[in-house]
Amino acid sequence: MLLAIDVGNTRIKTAVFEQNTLLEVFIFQKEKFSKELNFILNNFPKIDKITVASVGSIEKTDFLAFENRTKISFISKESAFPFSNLYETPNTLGIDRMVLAAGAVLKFPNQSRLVIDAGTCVTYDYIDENDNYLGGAISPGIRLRYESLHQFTAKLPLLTKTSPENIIGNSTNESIHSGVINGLVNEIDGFIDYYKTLNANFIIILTGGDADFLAIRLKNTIFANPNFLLESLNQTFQYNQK
Ligand SMILES: Nc1ncnc2c1ncn2[C@@H]1O[C@H](COP(=O)(O)OP(=O)(O)O)[C@@H](O)[C@H]1O
Ligand SMILES: CC(C)(COP(=O)(O)O)[C@@H](O)C(=O)NCCC(=O)O
Ligand SMILES: [K+]
Repeated sequence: MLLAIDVGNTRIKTAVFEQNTLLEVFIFQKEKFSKELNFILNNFPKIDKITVASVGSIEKTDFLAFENRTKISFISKESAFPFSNLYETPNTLGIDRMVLAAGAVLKFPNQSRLVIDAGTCVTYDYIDENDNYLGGAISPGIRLRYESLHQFTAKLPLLTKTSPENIIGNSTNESIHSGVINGLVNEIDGFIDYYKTLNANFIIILTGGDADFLAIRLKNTIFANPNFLLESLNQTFQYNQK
């Protein structure tokens, strides 16, 4: 039994896998890391392997206390990936983006794929039908947009994610909601329209903490899979065993 751990910049997402079957997902903040990991290992004593991808502030040393209970492997730049990396700065590419790209290639062979991960940041990753990873884009995520409008101005309030009623916001709050939500929705639809000009037949994977919220608001019909990074971690781990 495998525990996949995705350490993002906002939250830690984990999933228990028996081969390719996802049994349960646990999501928590970094502060609860040791407590939650103990809880999961006690509830699933059959977990004998942990695989980790971290772009956040959890390091190998945070796992020292668990090393006598299960085998722990970090996915890193040195791991095997099923694509050619054409990024000009491969050493600075986020490991989460590499795992997403690996999952997209393994799950959807012989076609081009766009992975959109709406987390702390929104990342776009494009892998063409010849399994070349080309790169994509990084933009601020929903929470980051609301926070930065508040933090870098004197007058704007900090609001929580809410569906805007209109494109034309008729109050400060409605203007902010329209700017953040309609702005991001248009950004995503705009990127998708661009990628369509490269290749009409490509698969789009939408994941991350805001995937469900965004999927229903897009012009393009996309099914969200919030667990895609966790599933990709499981697949990348298996790929590296071979
Ligand atoms: N319970 C939650 N706590 C924090 N963010 C959440 C929660 N539920 C949904 N979100 C949304 O998820 C986004 C963060 O996504 P997540 O996938 O957890 O990020 P990361 O992988 O960068 O840690 C935020 O923009 C926020 O709007
Ligand atoms: C862009 C990211 C911060 C996204 O992190 P996330 O939103 O998943 O927490 C992460 O993939 C990262 O640190 N990337 C390094 C820069 C790059 O990918 O080029
Ligand atoms: K992301």
